[in-house]
Amino acid sequence: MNTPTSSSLVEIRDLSFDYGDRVILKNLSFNVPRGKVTALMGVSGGGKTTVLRLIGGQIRATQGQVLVNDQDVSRMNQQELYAARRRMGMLFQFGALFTDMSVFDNVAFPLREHTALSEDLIRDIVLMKLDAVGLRGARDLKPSEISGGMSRRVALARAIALDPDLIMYDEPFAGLDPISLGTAARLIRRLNDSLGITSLIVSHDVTETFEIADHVVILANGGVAAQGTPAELRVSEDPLIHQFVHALSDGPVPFHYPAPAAAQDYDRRAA
Ligand SMILES: Nc1ncnc2c1ncn2[C@@H]1O[C@H](COP(=O)(O)OP(=O)(O)OP(=O)(O)O)[C@@H](O)[C@H]1O
Repeated sequence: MNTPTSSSLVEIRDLSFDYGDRVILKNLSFNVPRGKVTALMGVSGGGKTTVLRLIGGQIRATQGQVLVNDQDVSRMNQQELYAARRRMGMLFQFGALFTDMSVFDNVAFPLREHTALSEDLIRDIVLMKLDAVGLRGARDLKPSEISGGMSRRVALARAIALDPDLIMYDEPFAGLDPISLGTAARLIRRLNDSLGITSLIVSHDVTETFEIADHVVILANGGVAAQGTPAELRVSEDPLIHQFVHALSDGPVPFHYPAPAAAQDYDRRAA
C-alpha cells in the first residue's frame, strides 16, 4: 500500500464522462476524505453509479483525473488496475453471491483467488469477517437458506475479506425492510470505524444516509450541486438542496415531465 500523502483517499478532478452524445458528468470535482463515510446522492440517472464505476476503473473518464491513493485510475494499465481493485471493496446493487457455495466459501473466495494464504489462516479470516457482520453462525448455510438482508451482509463480509482501503456501496438499503435497513446502515458505520476504512455510499435514502454519513455530495447536472455535513445540508436554503433533503416532489426538479400546456392537450382531446 502507498503511504498516505493526502487527507483524501479519492480525489475526483475536473472529470467528464459521456455515453456518446449523452453527457453524464461535466467537470466534476470532489474529494472522499480518508477514514470517513461519504454519501453520493442526487436525482435518479444523475451519474452516481457512473462515478463508482469510474473509481473502480470499470469505465474510463473522457477527461480529468480519478485519483485513488494519489494514483490516477483512468491512466492505469490492466495490471495496475487489477492491483488497485484489490484495495477496493465494491458492493453493487444486491451484490450477488455464488448460489452453489456456502456462506463460508463465498467469503473465502477472494482470499483463495487473490492470496496464497493457508486454508487455516483463510478459515480464521473468514470467521472474523463473518463475525463482523454478525453471521459467523450462518457459515454453513447456502444463499438460498438466508434472507435478502443477510445475503447483503455476507456480500459485505466478502467485500472486506481482503482488507480494502475503500469500500463502495451502491444502493445498500434498496428493498430492505425498516429494521434491516437500520441494521445495514449502522453496520456500514461500524465497519468503517472499526476497520479504519473509507466508505463511499450511493443512496436515495436521505434519512438513513444522513444518519451515518460524515460528508454528503449531491450531484446534479453532471456536477456537484452541493456538499457538506448532513447538518449543513439540512439547514441549506438553496431551493434544490431543500427539495432534495426534504424529499419534496416539486421544486427546481419539476414533478412534471416536460409536456405541452395542459389546456392545449385537453382541448385537442375534446376536438
Ligand atoms: N452503458 C450505458 N450506455 C448508455 N447510457 C448509460 C449506460 N449506463 C448508464 N447510462 C445512462 O447514464 C445515466 C447515469 O446513470 P447512473 O446509473 O450513473 O445514474 P445514477 O445516478 O446512479 O442513477 P440511479 O440513482 O437511478 O441508480 C443514466 O441516464 C443512464 O441511463
